[in-house]
Amino acid sequence: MTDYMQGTGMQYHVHLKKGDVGRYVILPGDPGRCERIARHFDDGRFVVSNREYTTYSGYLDGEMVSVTSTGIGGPSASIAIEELTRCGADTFIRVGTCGGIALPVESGDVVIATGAIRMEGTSREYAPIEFPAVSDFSVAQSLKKAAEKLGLRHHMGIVQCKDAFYGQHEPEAMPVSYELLPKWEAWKKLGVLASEMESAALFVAASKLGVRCGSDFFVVGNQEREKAGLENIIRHDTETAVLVTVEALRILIAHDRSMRK
Ligand SMILES: O=P(O)(O)O[C@H]1O[C@H](CO)[C@@H](O)[C@H]1O
Ligand SMILES: O=c1cc[nH]c(=O)[nH]1
Repeated sequence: MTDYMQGTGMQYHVHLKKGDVGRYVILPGDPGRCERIARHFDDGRFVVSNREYTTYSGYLDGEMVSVTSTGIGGPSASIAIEELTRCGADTFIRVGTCGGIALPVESGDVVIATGAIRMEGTSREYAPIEFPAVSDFSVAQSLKKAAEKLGLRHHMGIVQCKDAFYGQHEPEAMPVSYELLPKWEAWKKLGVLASEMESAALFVAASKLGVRCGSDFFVVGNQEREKAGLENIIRHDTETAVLVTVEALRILIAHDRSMRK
């Protein structure tokens, strides 16, 4: 591949090189969330920011860890995981926001993905559609243990990924509503928990790269609860999902160390 960075060793989009990031990387969508996430690290420090990619690095239990934002959607998320892997990272947890689909999923809850519906474009450039977008089992298990330890209301299962936020929120206004609406009804019947935008691309890219990736989300609201006449208070503070993510990383770090012995 052409070296766009001309021998500097720096990755083209994230502007990082080997040594800048730890093996474990948290992936929020929003660059504005990186600084707050890095406050959970020991010696957390700003590394670099380019486009939608902002990175901080620090330590958790003596292990170097990082947080890099991915921006919105599969294309930029897949670039982040590709370039971070080239910098030496091999374990990723996406933490973001989602909108509930299943009625028991309420705003303020945490959703942990076991797999993702590939209704987006990026993962199709990685693998045929028959290939599943699944979370790494050890990452998903660590997220579950972390949510239990913190005593937080959580759900574990499938999330739906799409490329158009407004295709989820205003499907009837879309010229392809004939496609969007029946599929949404199918997701409901299949018990899909929530909708977000990056996990499918990240999980499939992680399979291609041979790295571990999982994801968890803070539920902002649930449009289906509103339609069913149930309470749906919109919430924006993502801190609980961040706490679950940081605790899951500690669990993974301890597990990986015990496996090395
Ligand atoms: O909060 P983040 O991580 O950005 O995640 C969700 O929020 C964005 C849409 O509002 C999409 O990126 C979606 O996946
Ligand atoms: O409803 C929502 C909320 C966050 N992110 C999404 O993709 N959808």
